Amino acid sequence: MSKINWKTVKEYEDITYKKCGGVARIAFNRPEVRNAFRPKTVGELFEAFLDAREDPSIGVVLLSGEGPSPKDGGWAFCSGGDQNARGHQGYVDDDGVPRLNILEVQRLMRFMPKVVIAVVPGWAVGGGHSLHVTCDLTLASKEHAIFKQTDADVTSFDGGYGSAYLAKMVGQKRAREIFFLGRNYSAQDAYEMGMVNAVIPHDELEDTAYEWAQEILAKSPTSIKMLKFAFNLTDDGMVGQQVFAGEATRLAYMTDEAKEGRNAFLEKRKPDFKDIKWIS
Ligand SMILES: CC(C)(COP(=O)(O)OP(=O)(O)OC[C@H]1O[C@@H](n2cnc3c(N)ncnc32)[C@H](O)[C@@H]1OP(=O)(O)O)[C@@H](O)C(=O)NCCC(=O)NCCSC(=O)c1cc(O)c2ccccc2c1O
Repeated sequence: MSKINWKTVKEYEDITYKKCGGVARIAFNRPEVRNAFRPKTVGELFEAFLDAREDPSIGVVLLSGEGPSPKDGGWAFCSGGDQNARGHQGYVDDDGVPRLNILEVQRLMRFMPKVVIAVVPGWAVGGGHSLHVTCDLTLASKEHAIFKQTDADVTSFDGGYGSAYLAKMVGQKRAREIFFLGRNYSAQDAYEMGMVNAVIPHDELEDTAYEWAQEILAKSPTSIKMLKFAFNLTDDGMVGQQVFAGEATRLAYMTDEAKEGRNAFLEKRKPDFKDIKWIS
């Protein structure tokens, strides 16, 4: 029995969204289809991540999957795009618009100034595998987590964080093996490859993830944020530079010289920077 006193933020159809002690927990809630996502799921996911990003009391987000399946007791993090919702040009909802909007969620997770931890209680497959790769950290159930990349079975390809970034994590040969052969890998295999941070007994998974989050929350928020963006920077090109520089700008705004620049404009005078030291 978990000791965490999660409070539901909002009731959704396809996900659960809770918060406790500076931590947000977002979980896929379609266990009967191994937590596959349809556009509705992704829309809800995006909204919850946006809320977690904007909430100044939240520093860490756990992304997980509810379970077990009421049908057969199977556990899943996420099995990727719901193949029943897959239309001619993408995943389709009642509005008939074909979408690949899970990529927008990947970018939101990647660029938010908070740590996102994948908490993998079971299958992480296809687009679900790519999501765990995109997270900052991954904790996996010793008994039930299985990692598998089925893109090449279903004519799909995550050409960004799911694959190229995975190669930076586990090496080119391993990443190509994962994608080209589509085999099953246990939590221990994934740990040894370097794409999982820790293998945790299933019953302790959520509490351990919460403890990791609390350890992170005890650190300097600015350091954590700048470190995340620094780790991202070299892989994210100009966008990585923009995100990092945005936070540097925020720090600059806090200085006396920035306040002088703003005040001079508002007071319709020339800024006076002569007392500002050139620190090297
Ligand atoms: C995940 C599995 C390996 C689990 O196998 P297992 O034997 O344990 O369970 P079942 O196969 O019996 O599944 C139980 C139940 O769930 C249904 N289900 C499972 N996954 C899906 C799914 N993705 N979509 C729809 N339904 C699913 C399954 O049909 C069963 O239902 P019953 O009614 O029969 O009980 C195995 O299930 C499996 O291999 N699943 C499919 C995994 C998959 O291929 N996913 C899609 C990958 S593509 C993708 O997600 C994706 C990739 C990209 O590169 C993208 C790029 C850009 C945008 C989007 C992308 C994207 O979405």
